[in-house]
Amino acid sequence: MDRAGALALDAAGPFRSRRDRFLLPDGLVYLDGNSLGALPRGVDERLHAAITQEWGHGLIGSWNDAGWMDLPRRVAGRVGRLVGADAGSVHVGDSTSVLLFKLLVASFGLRPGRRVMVLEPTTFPTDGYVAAGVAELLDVELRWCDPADPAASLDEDVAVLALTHVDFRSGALYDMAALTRAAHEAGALVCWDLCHSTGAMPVDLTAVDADLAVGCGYKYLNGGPGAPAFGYVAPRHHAALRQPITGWMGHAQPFAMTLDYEPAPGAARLASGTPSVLAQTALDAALEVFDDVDLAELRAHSESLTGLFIDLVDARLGDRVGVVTPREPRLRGSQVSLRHDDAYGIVQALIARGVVGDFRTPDVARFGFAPLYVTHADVFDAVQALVEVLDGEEHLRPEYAVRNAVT
Ligand SMILES: Cc1ncc(COP(=O)(O)O)c(C=O)c1O
Ligand SMILES: Nc1c(O)cccc1C(=O)C[C@H](N)C(=O)O
Repeated sequence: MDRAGALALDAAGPFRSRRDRFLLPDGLVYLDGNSLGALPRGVDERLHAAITQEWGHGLIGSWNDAGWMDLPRRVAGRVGRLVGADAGSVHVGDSTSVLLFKLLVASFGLRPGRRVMVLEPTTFPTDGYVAAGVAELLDVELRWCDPADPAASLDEDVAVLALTHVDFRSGALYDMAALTRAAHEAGALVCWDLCHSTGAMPVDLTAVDADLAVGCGYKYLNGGPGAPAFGYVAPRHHAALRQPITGWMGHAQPFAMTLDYEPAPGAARLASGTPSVLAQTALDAALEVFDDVDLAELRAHSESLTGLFIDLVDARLGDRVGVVTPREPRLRGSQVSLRHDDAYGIVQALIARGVVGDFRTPDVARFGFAPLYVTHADVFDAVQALVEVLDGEEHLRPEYAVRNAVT
């Protein structure tokens, strides 16, 4: 495949002009949307209006007049469409870490008598940190499973199996339906971390019968740095679910100001304090780019991008870098990770050339293909740049000897 071939693929595909809906710097090949999504056009105007008109002019009245009170619910509806859930089963707010804490604690309430949660050790570190905190707080056990076979760690003591749908480092994708079934057969709940799948592929929590899920708003949902996260609670658990941070915004009637706590119906009970209106506004506006997106087409585009990247790397660099990500499309998310001893230097040298990926310790160069705005031409240009970096030994420059970049 040459560059003309890549351009032809873009011209024939359904997402050819979608990049124009984002404010991406000209010429930049942005392959880090799995860490921080790009800025969709229109978000800045929406935020400006929310600040100057709604806040500046409308002041306190905007809770009603500008719909601030209902905003989290509206955003929940938009997120719900992407994960196969109705708005009443989704809460938008907090960070992924905080929502995971709330849902892991809640899991033990939903499965009384069971004292174990199962996680896999290659998960994003925050999931493990949160689970360890829950283990200490509730005096329960955190059991690490074999990432290749999480179901083998299930037994009658397990309250919840908490897995990351797409692994942040390798890009490997778990079979959500099969593992949810396995958890249920053991009488356990399942809680999916959807940070690296929501907005990059179809996810259907209802169809797979998932119990709980969390995910973040700033990666493929493009909600901006520190955007609100989301939590999912299956309808069958709505009534019984109790989360530990029972603040007034998760109350059925916050303005009744009663002494007793009565949880709001549905996933809205995951709320604690006042929602971050500006951040919710940004996420709401950002999600508009998904309005006319067919998620199956999005997935097909994503598979084509990651497949082309792997093929070009194999063909041009097969003897110099290793492909960590599964080659079979159904087993991977929307990223490709390469292994090289000098991965840090490679990523920095690529950034210097306008190709932005990221480094994950100790030796992974990670490239995310946010299918809404990444093109086949980007893929070709990224591999071309990678070849030139390695040929020119740019990755060995002394300034890259110290690993001081934080992302
Ligand atoms: C899989 C996964 N889970 C959780 C997080 C943490 O999310 P948050 O920063 O919203 O707590 C991240 C990334 O930061 C992640 O990749
Ligand atoms: N949340 C991040 C941040 O505040 C700074 C840098 C990176 C991040 C990330 O989201 C990292 C990401 N979860 C990952 O998959 O590695």
